[in-house]
Amino acid sequence: MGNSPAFTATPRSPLRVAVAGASGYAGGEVLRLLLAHPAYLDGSLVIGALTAGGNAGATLREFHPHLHPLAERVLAPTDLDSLAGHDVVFLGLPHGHSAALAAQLPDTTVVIDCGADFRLEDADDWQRWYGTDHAGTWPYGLPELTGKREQLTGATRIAVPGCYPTSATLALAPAVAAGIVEPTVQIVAVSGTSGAGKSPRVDLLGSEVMGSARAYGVAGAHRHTPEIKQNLSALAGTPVTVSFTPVLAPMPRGILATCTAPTTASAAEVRAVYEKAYADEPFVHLLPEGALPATGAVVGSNAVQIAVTVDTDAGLLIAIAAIDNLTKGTAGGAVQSMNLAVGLAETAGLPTVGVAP
Ligand SMILES: NC(=O)C1=CN([C@@H]2O[C@H](COP(=O)(O)OP(=O)(O)OC[C@H]3O[C@@H](n4cnc5c(N)ncnc54)[C@H](OP(=O)(O)O)[C@@H]3O)[C@@H](O)[C@H]2O)C=CC1
Ligand SMILES: CC(=O)N[C@@H](CCC(=O)OP(=O)(O)O)C(=O)O
Repeated sequence: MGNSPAFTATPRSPLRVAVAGASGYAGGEVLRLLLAHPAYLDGSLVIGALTAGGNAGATLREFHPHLHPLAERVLAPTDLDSLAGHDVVFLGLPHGHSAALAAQLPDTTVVIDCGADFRLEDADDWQRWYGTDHAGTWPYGLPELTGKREQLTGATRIAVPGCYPTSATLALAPAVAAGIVEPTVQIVAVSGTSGAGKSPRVDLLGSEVMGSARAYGVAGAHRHTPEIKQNLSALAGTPVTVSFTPVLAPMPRGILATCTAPTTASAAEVRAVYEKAYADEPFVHLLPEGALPATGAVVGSNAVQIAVTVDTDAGLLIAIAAIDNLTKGTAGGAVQSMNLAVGLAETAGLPTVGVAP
């Protein structure tokens, strides 16, 4: 593990926060959350540099007109000159850009990478799925996983999970950790189009997406498969086989992950395991028996809704999770991790109530 030293310095007040990739979806969502964060509202957190790639020089308004208080900010180039002098730097950049930037920033700067670069522990996995040299492994920004909250507290380098891995891992973690399912899981997860970022692509045109849902990256071809496998195998203490099928759905935000695994446990036994595991988790909403998650219920919220039951005829545990891919699936997880890293309340600035309809 290439974990960085613990954050030992007392953060300056006010805490200066920069967002690289501010014109993108992840960067924009980080900013939306920061603008309502109690530390921003009381002046103890200030929003410093906002950077972009080719769109440096434009104003934030062109990309995020909803972020009114920052709308006239001019986007700076993504380089050391722009990012130096901040206490916290969020990176919302395509994968492959984080290592070089982070290496130039002091160890005491809290760098929170929304990209994939530092999520995987196995260098061969990284090489296979991303095709470049492995940059290292940072503390993983999913505090709900066993041991991660402790690693994130005071961390100065944080790898935010992928959006599909957040939903599938939280759906299956209690069952896998308790050993009440066989280590063979199937995941079918429906995602909104913002999961793909804002770069123009023909297959993401409204005319291609509206009124249609389609699977992609099937049969182990999606790069989130090794990340989910890494998470679940660590919990199980044995390699877990993961079959993952992502599905693109005609909605801007949200992931609904339906996860199954063989079990001989009863629905009551399974529920007891989940209730115990998530009793004290502020962002995990375990739904009552019979209620089922919906992406529409968690839009803009850092909550994950989970339903768990057993299909006794099929001998399968069924766990279904709904998240907002941009909130709990990216920026919410990133801000939750920042809170832990700098000693703020973990829940600060993070809504648990969605926007509906
Ligand atoms: N969208 C999601 O749901 C999730 C995204 N992530 C990860 O977050 C990261 C950002 O994703 P997302 O916001 O969706 O992507 P977007 O395409 O929406 O935004 C990408 C951002 O990176 C900037 N950028 C692109 N190329 C460069 C470059 N060469 N140098 C500097 N800046 C550059 C863009 O600036 P410009 O406007 O100038 O091009 C833009 O600000 C990715 O690593 C993604 O995998 C993780 C979990 C979920
Ligand atoms: C709908 C859609 O296209 N989603 C993206 C997931 C985005 C994400 O989380 O990517 P990173 O792992 O790079 O952070 C995809 O399937 O590639």
